[in-house]
Amino acid sequence: MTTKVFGAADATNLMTELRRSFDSGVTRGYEWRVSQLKKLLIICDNHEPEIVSALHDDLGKPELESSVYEVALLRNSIKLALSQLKYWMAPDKAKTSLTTFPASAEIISDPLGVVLVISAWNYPFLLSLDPVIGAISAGNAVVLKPSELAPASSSLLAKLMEQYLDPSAVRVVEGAVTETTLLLEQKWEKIFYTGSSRIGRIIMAAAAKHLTPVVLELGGKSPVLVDSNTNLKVTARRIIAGKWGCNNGQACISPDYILTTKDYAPKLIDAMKNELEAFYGKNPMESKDMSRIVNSNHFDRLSKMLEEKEVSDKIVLGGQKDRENLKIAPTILLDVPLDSLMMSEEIFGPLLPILTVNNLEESFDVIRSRPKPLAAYLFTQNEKLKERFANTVSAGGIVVNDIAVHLALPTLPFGGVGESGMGSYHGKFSFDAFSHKKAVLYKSFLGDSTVRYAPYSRGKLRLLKALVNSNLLEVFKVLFGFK
Ligand SMILES: NC(=O)c1ccc[n+]([C@@H]2O[C@H](COP(=O)([O-])OP(=O)(O)OC[C@H]3O[C@@H](n4cnc5c(N)ncnc54)[C@H](O)[C@@H]3O)[C@@H](O)[C@H]2O)c1
Repeated sequence: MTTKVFGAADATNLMTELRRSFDSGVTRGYEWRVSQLKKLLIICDNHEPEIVSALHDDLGKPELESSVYEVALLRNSIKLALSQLKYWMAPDKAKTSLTTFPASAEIISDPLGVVLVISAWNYPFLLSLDPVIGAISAGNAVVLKPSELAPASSSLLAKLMEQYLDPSAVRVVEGAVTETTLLLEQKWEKIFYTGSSRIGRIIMAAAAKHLTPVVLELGGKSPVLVDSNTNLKVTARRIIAGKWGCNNGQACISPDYILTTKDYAPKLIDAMKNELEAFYGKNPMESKDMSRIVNSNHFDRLSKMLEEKEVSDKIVLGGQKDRENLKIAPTILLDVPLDSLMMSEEIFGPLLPILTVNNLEESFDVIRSRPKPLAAYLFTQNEKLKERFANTVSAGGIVVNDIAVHLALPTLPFGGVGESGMGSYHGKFSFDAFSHKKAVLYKSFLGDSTVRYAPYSRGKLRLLKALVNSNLLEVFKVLFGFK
């Protein structure tokens, strides 16, 4: 339920109500989880035009991107959860050993309790509902706090969730810093946050007060290494689709900068110019197939990066800006200084610097010298290089010969490492992110050996050691009095 002015008492009451529901056991049942997931599916199936329209209002997002990268991906997540939930919920049998014999053991996926999901503005439906699918699948009560920077999406989410989902256990709180701060004062069983590393630190500090575990889905500067041994046309197209074709670069796994050799850079730039024109025409500022910049603050942030000394003269394509309509043309820059704003902060927009290196070895050094990114990309036909990149580059995820598509594969965990975040989700990983893996050991009253009971003796010590080490021969020897 959406509350008009959300105060401290509202936050406390919300927590009390949801905890009561969780404690009643309603959210634990398979039927409840399925019923809520089905309602989320109805939202996707029956309200796609409204979702597309809200995303257009907030970001000028093209219909194809909204329908495919937000609604269709969500539908997939829900359908997967519906088809797999019984298996995910089933306890996993665990092996037992001589130490506990006779016994059986299992791992139960226990719901955590009442959890909080705080999401970002750039993919406001996907990034809000995908974690909620995990929270519901795992049997939790959940509060969603969408981003205030995508207000049309936030209010539509609040309206639809209130209309369809069980209000005793699933709620949306709209708002900005004040509301989020009030929510963060409550004691949650998990906080799942998507957004910048700067705010991630605030979230983690608030969570620490209650020893609440967090998943932090953050961002970073995701590099793209382009080897000269590549399919140039396909490489250029996929980089463009992954940068400007994904919310105009306002995506967490967007290519942030390209690394390539000095010799190869001119070829790559030419190919990208040609393909950009094929994608968006001679005047990309008029293209309807690209999102706009979310708001004037972000527009000014990007302008500042572009106008910095020793950066503005490095533009090799684009650079046009229109503040009134919040548009910036796809812009490629060559060899901007490493200490520029553009190379120090996550770009999160339509600017793409290319850094040239003398050899590929140097690219590895550049990547290694920077905070660990959310994604790292490589374009090459060289098998040895692929293997080396995958095995030695530390990033949340790696894609060879494409951009961002790992996000669409629910068999892969999605999440960061180091500065790009902690924890992961998608598919079964979402269910696990919102479950506690509870260890359960069942013993009977049979076989009550006194070996671990006082009074202790050398014999008991020897036998216990043999049991703990699963040393059957030694057990045998002790039991039958051999030295
Ligand atoms: N890993 C991922 O899946 C993923 C996805 C999208 C975006 N991101 C990252 O998110 C960043 C962009 O998002 P953003 O941070 O601009 O989004 P944002 O400004 O929408 O903030 C995210 C959330 O934090 C809340 N928030 C803002 N300030 C706060 C404060 N002081 N205290 C408590 N809560 C606060 C907002 O209300 C919002 O719900 C980029 O770094 C991007 O890479 C990561």
